[in-house]
Amino acid sequence: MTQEKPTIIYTLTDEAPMLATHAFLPVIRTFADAADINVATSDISVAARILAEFPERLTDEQKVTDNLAELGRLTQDPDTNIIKLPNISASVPQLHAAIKELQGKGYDIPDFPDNPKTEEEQAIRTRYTKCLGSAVNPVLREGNSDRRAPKAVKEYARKHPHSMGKWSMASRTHVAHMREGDFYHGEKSMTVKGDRKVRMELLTAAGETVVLKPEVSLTDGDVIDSMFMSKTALIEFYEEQMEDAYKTGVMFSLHVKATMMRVSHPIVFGHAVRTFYKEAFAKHGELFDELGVNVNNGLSDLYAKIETLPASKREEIVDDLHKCHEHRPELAMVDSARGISNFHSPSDVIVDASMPAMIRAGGKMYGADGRPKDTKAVNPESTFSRIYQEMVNFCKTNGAFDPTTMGTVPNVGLMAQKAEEYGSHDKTFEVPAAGVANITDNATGEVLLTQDVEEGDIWRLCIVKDAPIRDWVKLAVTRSRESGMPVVFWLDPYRPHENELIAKVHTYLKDHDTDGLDIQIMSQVRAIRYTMERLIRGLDTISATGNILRDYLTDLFPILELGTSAKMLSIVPLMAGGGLYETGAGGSAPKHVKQLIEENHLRWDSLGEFLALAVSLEDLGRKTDNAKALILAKTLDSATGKLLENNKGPSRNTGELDNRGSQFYLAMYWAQALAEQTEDADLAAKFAPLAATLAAQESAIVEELNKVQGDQVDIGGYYAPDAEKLAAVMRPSAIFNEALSSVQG
Ligand SMILES: NC(=O)C1=CN([C@@H]2O[C@H](COP(=O)(O)OP(=O)(O)OC[C@H]3O[C@@H](n4cnc5c(N)ncnc54)[C@H](OP(=O)(O)O)[C@@H]3O)[C@@H](O)[C@H]2O)C=CC1
Ligand SMILES: O=C(O)CCC(=O)C(=O)O
Ligand SMILES: [Mg+2]
Repeated sequence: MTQEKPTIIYTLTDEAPMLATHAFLPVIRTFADAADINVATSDISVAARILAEFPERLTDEQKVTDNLAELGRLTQDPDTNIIKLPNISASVPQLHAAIKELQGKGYDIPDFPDNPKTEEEQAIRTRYTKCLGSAVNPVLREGNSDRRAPKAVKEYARKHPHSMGKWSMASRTHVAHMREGDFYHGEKSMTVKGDRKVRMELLTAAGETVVLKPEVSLTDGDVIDSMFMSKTALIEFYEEQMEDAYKTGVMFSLHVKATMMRVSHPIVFGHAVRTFYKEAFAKHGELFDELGVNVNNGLSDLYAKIETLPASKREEIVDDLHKCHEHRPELAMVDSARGISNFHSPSDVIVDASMPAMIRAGGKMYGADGRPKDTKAVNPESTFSRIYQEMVNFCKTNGAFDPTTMGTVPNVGLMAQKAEEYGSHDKTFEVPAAGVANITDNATGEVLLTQDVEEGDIWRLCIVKDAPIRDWVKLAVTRSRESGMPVVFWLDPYRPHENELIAKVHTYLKDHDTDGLDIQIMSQVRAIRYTMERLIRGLDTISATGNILRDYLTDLFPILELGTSAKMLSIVPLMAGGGLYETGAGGSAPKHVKQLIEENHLRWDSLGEFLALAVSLEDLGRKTDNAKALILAKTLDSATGKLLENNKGPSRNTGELDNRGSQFYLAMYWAQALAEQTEDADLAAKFAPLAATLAAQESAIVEELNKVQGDQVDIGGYYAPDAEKLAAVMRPSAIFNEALSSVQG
């Protein structure tokens, strides 16, 4: 990636956003070219990341460079400007599927060793592990986050409210979380003095010393936490909750984030599955071990592994699993038509999206009969799940939120440099034996933090560096000043980690002029209560939160306010001076791909991209004194406003305007805005013909785009589709394509 010209790096990712990119890139390039801006692409799809791990097994033509590492380096360059689309954070079943697809395409990559037995297999697994879970975002997020609903988007939602389920006082839905033995209760925290190197070690009850992590570098002022979750307490909690749901006849659902918390949450998930089916596991446990069954990867792993057994044995196991259901509660379903439950795969139900979807639906999830039902929403970690219970209570008392009148809750998130729990994966361990878990200074042997742990507990070290905390406070003050909104720091003085942060927030607030600003610090439950009380009165409140709440709140409030987090502006001012522009705050909507393949309709909304691109152009224009780029940014924003005003977002229904149609309208409005502006006559002249052609051909183009819908399409793969087939599917309007290329030429 050479950068002679000012460059915007556009990431190529997976699933629905990647499909949309294939239609949108030619549009972007047509416009960017007019300001002499280069739009480079960087493929960081899970398929590309897998291939980049095994260059020695690929032919020269097949080799893929490690784009993610390169982008990671570029985050340290002040000129960097990256547009980052959502990508798959792969679960083990997804990794298997991607590997299989690539092998089928002639890439000689190895199988993923589920249970590595040799050193070679272990080495392969270690390489693949780099592609598991949330492997992209933490590398690129070298800044804190500023996520908000732009004014035009909020106004659109007020005028065209999405549907909201009804909440009733009689709803039996509630959130269940651990009350002891989880990370909240087993946490110790401190602010580090001086630079030091520490290790994580376990002194077992049997007198052995097991070094789990030999070296972690810490710098002066870092806040570190040693925290653990008790396996015994977790299993008891599940047992109680399953029993309670069964006795009271309420559905059971489990909400974790196994994709992001890629070490701890698969374990938390696996214990739920084993507890639910405990009789079947007691009976067949040994056989499951021999087969290498690992339900941390979901029940799908068990079903896949028992495939190799003789039919009679298989049936016996399936029968025994079914028998467990007789004395267990009904399970929430992911796909009731296909019998896929919440336990099938840990990446099917992801808490940041699943809890808001449930709350938006009036506290309902789908049961096995395809009907929406009240549910016991089990979120084992209490640290953050209490906010959901507070919101459930609030909705039961006040009814559903009203998108036509409610205020907005932007977020300033402490995210940079792998902040807090979201950076702890390489410092998270399933404790191999009971003992004392210590964070020990390598030079002096001083024990900084110590915990008593049991075998099977999950122990982790989380770090948040001082510079990001300082930057976070600054960003919160800046956003409050720019928006005129009050800021609440969601920090709980009773949680050791957050108590350390509170001290720093007080210190760093003194660096700023906060005169006239309303800045408060409240524990999570009080903060959400205060925010919701304001919200229903139409008042806006910025939430300044740590990394996990950043993730949760930027789905929660947008889904209630706007119907989706896809319409969020999601900016990451990189601490080194560059800009990372994320497109929306949600994921990659796998079910949208299914609809495209089956019916050639893509309901993915690229609004997040439109918003991100405008800010990216504006930033580039300012930094490189490129007046044309600034005009492109301004006109793109007005085109996006017009798109919303005229309701040209993608429809959910096949046969109606989809992603491609929406992009066409954006291009038309953008060209029109450029043709109409008077600041730059060249740009106006360049885009006037395109504006005229697109307007004249509007109905013909929309007709071309809509008439292809209804039938199956072949894009030549899921994880690594065929570029030509994709181009054909995503760019079906000859008139539109021709109009765009006439500008380029
Ligand atoms: N930044 C990132 O890279 C992120 C990546 N992910 C990854 O995405 C995948 C799916 O995650 P999941 O939690 O299911 O969340 P998604 O956000 O992909 O899906 C949840 C639902 O939100 C709606 N939605 C989200 N984005 C859009 C959009 N642009 N246009 C229209 N509707 C949208 C859709 O609902 P409906 O169709 O019913 O309207 C969708 O089914 C996982 O692999 C996850 O790890 C998740 C979050 C962020
Ligand atoms: O990286 C991921 O897996 C998800 C990130 C996410 O959900 C977010 O940042 O909102
Ligand atoms: Mg999220």
